[in-house]
Amino acid sequence: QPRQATSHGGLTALVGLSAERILVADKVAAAKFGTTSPIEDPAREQVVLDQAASLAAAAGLDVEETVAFFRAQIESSKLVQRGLFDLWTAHPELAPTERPDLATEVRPILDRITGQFIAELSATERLRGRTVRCHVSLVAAERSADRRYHLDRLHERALWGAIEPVCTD
Ligand SMILES: C=C(O[C@@H]1C=C(C(=O)O)C=C[C@H]1O)C(=O)O
Repeated sequence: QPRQATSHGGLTALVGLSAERILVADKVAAAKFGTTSPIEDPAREQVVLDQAASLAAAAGLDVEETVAFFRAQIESSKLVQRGLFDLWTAHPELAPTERPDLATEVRPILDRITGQFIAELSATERLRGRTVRCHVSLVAAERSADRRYHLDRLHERALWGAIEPVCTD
């Protein structure tokens, strides 16, 4: 559980959630590839950001910072989706053979992760300053997530982007 992991691992659980969300982008891409659903859906992004803002306010987190953090998660998801679309277009034999349903199967996973992010952002609030300690902790957590989630270069790059706003409290 994220809360438990935090007490031992600094930013490990928070960065792990980012990695999990980035891996869900593969399912998002699979849901959209070969359909008319675009990678970028501004209306859905607004829903995600509004939900994050209201949960942040309820948790006593800085709303603007929290929204900026979620914007980074969304940009990383689109980076992965674009990378996979390019790969699958160039190598159709690598394209997924099953298409999950975006609304009923994939977005609910992202919504669950949103709630977990809020809990983890709260649990790590004091660590997330513009400090050396935060950056050291962030790099360690990123390396551990690369290994734990077996991230390839595309997903690793996405993870770096997603965690960029972590040490800005
Ligand atoms: C993940 C999706 O793709 C994009 C990324 C989003 C996100 O990361 O939450 C939201 C909308 C889309 O712009 C999606 O459509 O659900």
